[in-house]
Amino acid sequence: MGDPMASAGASLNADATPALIEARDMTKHYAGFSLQDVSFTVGEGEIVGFVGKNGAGKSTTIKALLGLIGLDGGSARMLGRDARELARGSAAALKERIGVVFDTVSVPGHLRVRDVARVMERAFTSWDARAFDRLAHAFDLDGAKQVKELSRGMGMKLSLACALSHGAQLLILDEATAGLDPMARDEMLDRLRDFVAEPGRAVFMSSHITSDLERIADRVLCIDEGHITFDLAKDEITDEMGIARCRVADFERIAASGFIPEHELRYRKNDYGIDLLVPDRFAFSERFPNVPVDRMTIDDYLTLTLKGGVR
Ligand SMILES: Nc1ncnc2c1ncn2[C@@H]1O[C@H](COP(=O)(O)OP(=O)(O)OP(=O)(O)O)[C@@H](O)[C@H]1O
Repeated sequence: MGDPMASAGASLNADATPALIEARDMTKHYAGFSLQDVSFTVGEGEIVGFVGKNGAGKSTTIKALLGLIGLDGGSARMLGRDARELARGSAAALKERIGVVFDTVSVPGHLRVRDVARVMERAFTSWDARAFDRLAHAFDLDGAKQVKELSRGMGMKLSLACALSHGAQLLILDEATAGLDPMARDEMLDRLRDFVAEPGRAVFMSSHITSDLERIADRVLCIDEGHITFDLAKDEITDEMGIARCRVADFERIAASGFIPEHELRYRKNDYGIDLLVPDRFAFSERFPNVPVDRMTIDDYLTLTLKGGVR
Protein backbone atom coordinates (compact mmCIF):
# COMPACT_ATOMS: atom_id res chain seq x y z
CA MET A 1 0.00 0.00 0.00
CA GLY A 2 1.28 3.50 -0.83
CA ASP A 3 1.63 6.08 1.89
CA PRO A 4 -1.93 7.25 2.66
CA MET A 5 -0.57 10.62 3.72
CA ALA A 6 0.92 11.05 0.26
CA SER A 7 -2.62 11.35 -1.12
CA ALA A 8 -3.44 13.90 1.57
CA GLY A 9 -0.50 16.00 0.47
CA ALA A 10 -1.28 15.51 -3.21
CA SER A 11 -4.87 16.70 -2.81
CA LEU A 12 -3.55 20.07 -1.67
CA ASN A 13 -1.80 20.63 -4.96
CA ALA A 14 -3.37 18.48 -7.62
CA ASP A 15 -6.76 20.16 -7.80
CA ALA A 16 -6.91 22.78 -10.53
CA THR A 17 -10.23 24.31 -9.35
CA PRO A 18 -10.01 26.39 -6.16
CA ALA A 19 -10.79 24.45 -3.00
CA LEU A 20 -13.99 25.26 -1.11
CA ILE A 21 -12.28 24.21 2.12
CA GLU A 22 -8.55 24.54 2.60
CA ALA A 23 -7.14 23.55 5.99
CA ARG A 24 -3.41 24.06 6.40
CA ASP A 25 -1.48 22.77 9.41
CA MET A 26 -4.36 23.54 11.79
CA THR A 27 -3.20 23.17 15.37
CA LYS A 28 -5.23 23.57 18.55
CA HIS A 29 -4.16 22.63 22.05
CA TYR A 30 -6.50 21.66 24.88
CA ALA A 31 -5.41 20.10 28.16
CA GLY A 32 -4.87 16.44 27.25
CA PHE A 33 -5.63 16.82 23.54
CA SER A 34 -4.02 18.51 20.54
CA LEU A 35 -5.18 18.93 17.01
CA GLN A 36 -1.87 18.61 15.17
CA ASP A 37 -1.04 20.05 11.75
CA VAL A 38 -4.38 19.10 10.21
CA SER A 39 -4.24 19.74 6.46
CA PHE A 40 -6.75 18.82 3.76
CA THR A 41 -8.82 20.32 1.00
CA VAL A 42 -12.38 19.84 -0.22
CA GLY A 43 -12.90 20.66 -3.87
CA GLU A 44 -15.90 21.49 -6.01
CA GLY A 45 -18.34 18.63 -6.51
CA GLU A 46 -16.92 16.53 -3.68
CA ILE A 47 -18.61 14.86 -0.75
CA VAL A 48 -15.89 14.22 1.81
CA GLY A 49 -16.63 11.98 4.79
CA PHE A 50 -14.75 12.74 8.01
CA VAL A 51 -14.28 9.73 10.29
CA GLY A 52 -12.48 8.82 13.50
CA LYS A 53 -13.05 7.46 17.00
CA ASN A 54 -14.90 9.38 19.70
CA GLY A 55 -12.70 12.25 20.86
CA ALA A 56 -10.41 12.03 17.80
CA GLY A 57 -10.85 15.71 16.90
CA LYS A 58 -13.64 15.82 14.30
CA SER A 59 -15.83 18.46 15.98
CA THR A 60 -12.75 20.49 16.95
CA THR A 61 -11.68 20.52 13.30
CA ILE A 62 -15.18 21.53 12.17
CA LYS A 63 -15.40 24.28 14.79
CA ALA A 64 -12.04 25.63 13.60
CA LEU A 65 -13.25 25.60 9.98
CA LEU A 66 -16.30 27.62 11.02
CA GLY A 67 -14.24 30.12 13.00
CA LEU A 68 -16.00 29.05 16.22
CA ILE A 69 -12.69 28.39 17.97
CA GLY A 70 -9.36 30.14 17.49
CA LEU A 71 -6.38 28.14 16.26
CA ASP A 72 -2.97 28.02 17.96
CA GLY A 73 -1.33 27.47 14.58
CA GLY A 74 -2.09 27.03 10.90
CA SER A 75 -5.09 28.39 9.05
CA ALA A 76 -8.36 27.52 7.39
CA ARG A 77 -9.94 29.06 4.33
CA MET A 78 -13.61 28.60 3.55
CA LEU A 79 -14.83 29.52 0.06
CA GLY A 80 -11.52 31.31 -0.40
CA ARG A 81 -11.86 33.47 2.75
CA ASP A 82 -10.08 33.21 6.08
CA ALA A 83 -12.27 31.13 8.43
CA ARG A 84 -11.73 33.71 11.19
CA GLU A 85 -13.95 36.09 9.21
CA LEU A 86 -16.90 33.78 9.99
CA ALA A 87 -16.70 34.80 13.64
CA ARG A 88 -17.38 38.43 12.74
CA GLY A 89 -20.83 39.98 12.66
CA SER A 90 -20.00 41.45 9.26
CA ALA A 91 -19.66 37.99 7.68
CA ALA A 92 -23.40 37.53 6.98
CA ALA A 93 -22.90 37.16 3.22
CA LEU A 94 -20.21 34.51 3.68
CA LYS A 95 -22.26 32.64 6.32
CA GLU A 96 -25.17 32.53 3.93
CA ARG A 97 -23.04 30.51 1.51
CA ILE A 98 -22.23 27.88 4.15
CA GLY A 99 -24.94 25.54 5.46
CA VAL A 100 -24.13 24.05 8.86
CA VAL A 101 -25.79 21.23 10.76
CA PHE A 102 -24.60 20.05 14.15
CA ASP A 103 -26.09 17.15 16.07
CA THR A 104 -28.22 19.57 18.09
CA VAL A 105 -30.93 21.91 16.81
CA SER A 106 -29.79 25.52 16.76
CA VAL A 107 -33.28 27.02 16.26
CA PRO A 108 -35.04 28.54 19.33
CA GLY A 109 -37.24 25.90 20.98
CA HIS A 110 -40.38 28.05 21.36
CA LEU A 111 -40.77 28.55 17.59
CA ARG A 112 -43.27 26.50 15.66
CA VAL A 113 -41.84 24.70 12.63
CA ARG A 114 -43.86 26.87 10.25
CA ASP A 115 -42.51 30.03 11.94
CA VAL A 116 -38.91 28.88 11.53
CA ALA A 117 -39.24 29.61 7.82
CA ARG A 118 -40.35 33.18 8.58
CA VAL A 119 -37.40 33.76 10.92
CA MET A 120 -34.97 32.29 8.37
CA GLU A 121 -36.44 34.45 5.64
CA ARG A 122 -35.37 37.50 7.65
CA ALA A 123 -31.95 36.06 8.46
CA PHE A 124 -30.97 34.97 4.93
CA THR A 125 -31.39 37.15 1.84
CA SER A 126 -31.31 34.05 -0.38
CA TRP A 127 -33.86 32.07 1.69
CA ASP A 128 -35.81 29.75 -0.63
CA ALA A 129 -39.23 29.30 1.01
CA ARG A 130 -40.33 26.80 -1.63
CA ALA A 131 -37.26 24.62 -1.16
CA PHE A 132 -37.87 24.64 2.61
CA ASP A 133 -41.53 23.69 2.20
CA ARG A 134 -40.60 20.86 -0.15
CA LEU A 135 -38.03 19.52 2.30
CA ALA A 136 -40.33 19.95 5.31
CA HIS A 137 -42.92 17.92 3.41
CA ALA A 138 -40.41 15.26 2.33
CA PHE A 139 -39.20 14.96 5.93
CA ASP A 140 -42.77 14.80 7.34
CA LEU A 141 -42.20 17.84 9.55
CA ASP A 142 -45.36 18.99 11.33
CA GLY A 143 -45.59 22.78 10.89
CA ALA A 144 -47.75 23.16 14.03
CA LYS A 145 -45.20 21.62 16.41
CA GLN A 146 -42.86 23.70 18.52
CA VAL A 147 -39.17 23.03 17.90
CA LYS A 148 -38.73 21.92 21.54
CA GLU A 149 -41.46 19.30 21.04
CA LEU A 150 -39.62 17.65 18.13
CA SER A 151 -37.90 14.32 18.61
CA ARG A 152 -34.12 14.34 18.11
CA GLY A 153 -34.48 12.95 14.59
CA MET A 154 -37.20 15.44 13.66
CA GLY A 155 -35.00 18.26 14.97
CA MET A 156 -32.16 17.05 12.77
CA LYS A 157 -34.48 17.01 9.77
CA LEU A 158 -35.51 20.59 10.52
CA SER A 159 -31.86 21.69 10.75
CA LEU A 160 -31.05 19.92 7.50
CA ALA A 161 -34.04 21.49 5.76
CA CYS A 162 -32.85 24.94 6.90
CA ALA A 163 -29.25 24.32 5.82
CA LEU A 164 -30.42 23.25 2.36
CA SER A 165 -32.73 26.24 1.88
CA HIS A 166 -30.51 29.31 2.12
CA GLY A 167 -28.57 29.00 -1.11
CA ALA A 168 -25.45 27.51 0.48
CA GLN A 169 -22.55 26.40 -1.69
CA LEU A 170 -20.86 24.42 1.01
CA LEU A 171 -22.49 22.13 3.56
CA ILE A 172 -20.74 21.25 6.80
CA LEU A 173 -22.45 18.44 8.66
CA ASP A 174 -21.29 17.21 12.08
CA GLU A 175 -22.94 13.86 12.83
CA ALA A 176 -26.01 15.23 11.10
CA THR A 177 -27.57 11.93 10.08
CA ALA A 178 -27.03 10.21 13.43
CA GLY A 179 -30.59 10.61 14.69
CA LEU A 180 -32.36 9.80 11.44
CA ASP A 181 -34.30 6.63 10.76
CA PRO A 182 -33.19 4.61 7.69
CA MET A 183 -35.88 6.12 5.42
CA ALA A 184 -34.99 9.67 6.46
CA ARG A 185 -31.28 8.91 6.00
CA ASP A 186 -32.02 7.67 2.49
CA GLU A 187 -33.93 10.85 1.74
CA MET A 188 -31.11 12.95 3.17
CA LEU A 189 -28.37 11.16 1.22
CA ASP A 190 -30.36 11.68 -1.98
CA ARG A 191 -30.66 15.40 -1.18
CA LEU A 192 -26.92 15.66 -0.56
CA ARG A 193 -26.20 13.98 -3.87
CA ASP A 194 -28.59 16.40 -5.63
CA PHE A 195 -26.92 19.27 -3.78
CA VAL A 196 -23.40 18.56 -5.09
CA ALA A 197 -24.66 17.92 -8.60
CA GLU A 198 -24.99 21.73 -9.00
CA PRO A 199 -21.72 23.44 -9.99
CA GLY A 200 -19.55 25.09 -7.36
CA ARG A 201 -20.76 23.03 -4.39
CA ALA A 202 -19.30 20.57 -1.89
CA VAL A 203 -20.18 18.70 1.30
CA PHE A 204 -17.93 17.96 4.29
CA MET A 205 -19.59 15.58 6.74
CA SER A 206 -18.40 13.87 9.87
CA SER A 207 -20.12 10.58 10.53
CA HIS A 208 -19.84 7.36 12.47
CA ILE A 209 -22.31 5.78 10.04
CA THR A 210 -19.76 4.64 7.50
CA SER A 211 -22.40 2.82 5.42
CA ASP A 212 -23.79 6.31 4.60
CA LEU A 213 -20.32 7.36 3.45
CA GLU A 214 -19.97 4.19 1.39
CA ARG A 215 -23.08 5.29 -0.46
CA ILE A 216 -22.27 8.92 -1.16
CA ALA A 217 -18.73 10.00 -0.25
CA ASP A 218 -16.08 10.63 -2.88
CA ARG A 219 -13.30 10.75 -0.32
CA VAL A 220 -12.79 9.61 3.24
CA LEU A 221 -10.62 11.60 5.62
CA CYS A 222 -9.69 10.03 8.95
CA ILE A 223 -8.44 11.70 12.10
CA ASP A 224 -6.98 9.91 15.11
CA GLU A 225 -5.69 11.57 18.29
CA GLY A 226 -5.69 14.92 16.50
CA HIS A 227 -3.71 13.73 13.45
CA ILE A 228 -4.96 13.01 9.95
CA THR A 229 -4.19 9.34 9.40
CA PHE A 230 -5.52 8.89 5.86
CA ASP A 231 -7.19 10.81 3.05
CA LEU A 232 -8.30 8.39 0.36
CA ALA A 233 -10.76 8.12 -2.51
CA LYS A 234 -13.63 6.04 -1.16
CA ASP A 235 -13.53 3.76 -4.23
CA GLU A 236 -9.91 2.95 -3.49
CA ILE A 237 -11.02 1.46 -0.17
CA THR A 238 -14.26 -0.23 -1.23
CA ASP A 239 -13.50 -1.22 -4.85
CA GLU A 240 -9.77 -1.90 -4.91
CA MET A 241 -8.69 -2.98 -1.45
CA GLY A 242 -9.57 -6.26 0.15
CA ILE A 243 -9.32 -8.09 3.42
CA ALA A 244 -7.59 -11.45 3.12
CA ARG A 245 -8.65 -14.10 5.64
CA CYS A 246 -5.34 -15.84 6.31
CA ARG A 247 -4.23 -18.78 8.36
CA VAL A 248 -0.97 -18.09 10.18
CA ALA A 249 0.97 -20.13 7.57
CA ASP A 250 -0.67 -18.13 4.72
CA PHE A 251 0.22 -14.89 6.43
CA GLU A 252 3.88 -15.88 6.78
CA ARG A 253 4.00 -17.04 3.15
CA ILE A 254 2.49 -13.73 1.95
CA ALA A 255 4.86 -11.74 4.17
CA ALA A 256 7.89 -13.68 2.84
CA SER A 257 6.78 -13.20 -0.79
CA GLY A 258 7.30 -9.42 -0.70
CA PHE A 259 3.94 -8.99 -2.50
CA ILE A 260 3.10 -6.36 0.11
CA PRO A 261 6.16 -4.23 0.89
CA GLU A 262 7.77 -4.55 4.30
CA HIS A 263 6.37 -2.17 6.95
CA GLU A 264 3.11 -2.01 4.97
CA LEU A 265 1.60 -5.32 6.08
CA ARG A 266 -1.38 -4.24 8.11
CA TYR A 267 -3.11 -7.06 9.91
CA ARG A 268 -5.35 -7.99 12.80
CA LYS A 269 -5.41 -11.30 14.61
CA ASN A 270 -8.74 -12.90 15.41
CA ASP A 271 -9.93 -16.25 16.80
CA TYR A 272 -9.76 -17.91 13.38
CA GLY A 273 -6.56 -16.53 11.91
CA ILE A 274 -5.29 -13.19 10.65
CA ASP A 275 -7.09 -10.50 8.63
CA LEU A 276 -4.68 -8.84 6.23
CA LEU A 277 -5.20 -5.55 4.41
CA VAL A 278 -4.70 -6.09 0.70
CA PRO A 279 -4.18 -2.96 -1.44
CA ASP A 280 -5.37 -4.62 -4.70
CA ARG A 281 -7.65 -7.57 -4.05
CA PHE A 282 -7.77 -8.65 -7.70
CA ALA A 283 -3.97 -8.84 -8.05
CA PHE A 284 -3.84 -10.58 -4.67
CA SER A 285 -6.35 -13.25 -5.75
CA GLU A 286 -4.32 -13.98 -8.86
CA ARG A 287 -1.16 -14.39 -6.82
CA PHE A 288 -2.69 -16.25 -3.87
CA PRO A 289 -5.79 -17.98 -5.30
CA ASN A 290 -6.28 -20.20 -2.25
CA VAL A 291 -6.55 -17.36 0.26
CA PRO A 292 -10.10 -15.97 0.49
CA VAL A 293 -10.39 -12.18 0.07
CA ASP A 294 -13.45 -10.08 0.94
CA ARG A 295 -14.28 -6.57 -0.17
CA MET A 296 -13.06 -3.89 2.23
CA THR A 297 -15.56 -1.70 4.04
CA ILE A 298 -14.68 1.68 5.54
CA ASP A 299 -15.20 0.13 9.00
CA ASP A 300 -12.76 -2.70 8.16
CA TYR A 301 -10.22 -0.16 6.95
CA LEU A 302 -10.62 1.94 10.08
CA THR A 303 -10.22 -1.10 12.31
CA LEU A 304 -7.14 -2.34 10.47
CA THR A 305 -5.42 1.03 10.32
CA LEU A 306 -6.33 2.25 13.81
CA LYS A 307 -6.24 -0.99 15.79
CA GLY A 308 -4.22 -3.42 13.68
CA GLY A 309 -0.54 -4.21 13.72
CA VAL A 310 1.99 -3.24 11.05
CA ARG A 311 4.91 -5.36 9.94
N1 LIG B 1 -13.54 23.34 24.81
C1 LIG B 1 -12.76 22.31 25.09
N2 LIG B 1 -11.93 22.34 26.14
C2 LIG B 1 -11.12 21.31 26.42
N3 LIG B 1 -11.07 20.17 25.70
C3 LIG B 1 -11.88 20.08 24.63
C4 LIG B 1 -12.76 21.14 24.27
N4 LIG B 1 -13.43 20.76 23.16
C5 LIG B 1 -13.00 19.52 22.85
N5 LIG B 1 -12.06 19.12 23.73
C6 LIG B 1 -11.34 17.84 23.72
O1 LIG B 1 -10.83 17.65 22.41
C7 LIG B 1 -10.87 16.26 22.09
C8 LIG B 1 -11.52 16.09 20.74
O2 LIG B 1 -12.91 16.38 20.87
P1 LIG B 1 -13.88 16.42 19.61
O3 LIG B 1 -15.21 16.89 20.10
O4 LIG B 1 -13.22 17.19 18.53
O5 LIG B 1 -13.94 14.87 19.19
P2 LIG B 1 -14.83 14.16 18.09
O6 LIG B 1 -13.89 13.45 17.17
O7 LIG B 1 -15.78 15.11 17.47
O8 LIG B 1 -15.58 13.07 18.97
P3 LIG B 1 -17.04 12.40 18.88
O9 LIG B 1 -16.98 11.38 17.78
O10 LIG B 1 -17.20 11.77 20.22
O11 LIG B 1 -18.04 13.50 18.64
C9 LIG B 1 -11.55 15.55 23.23
O12 LIG B 1 -10.55 15.00 24.05
C10 LIG B 1 -12.28 16.66 23.95
O13 LIG B 1 -12.39 16.38 25.33
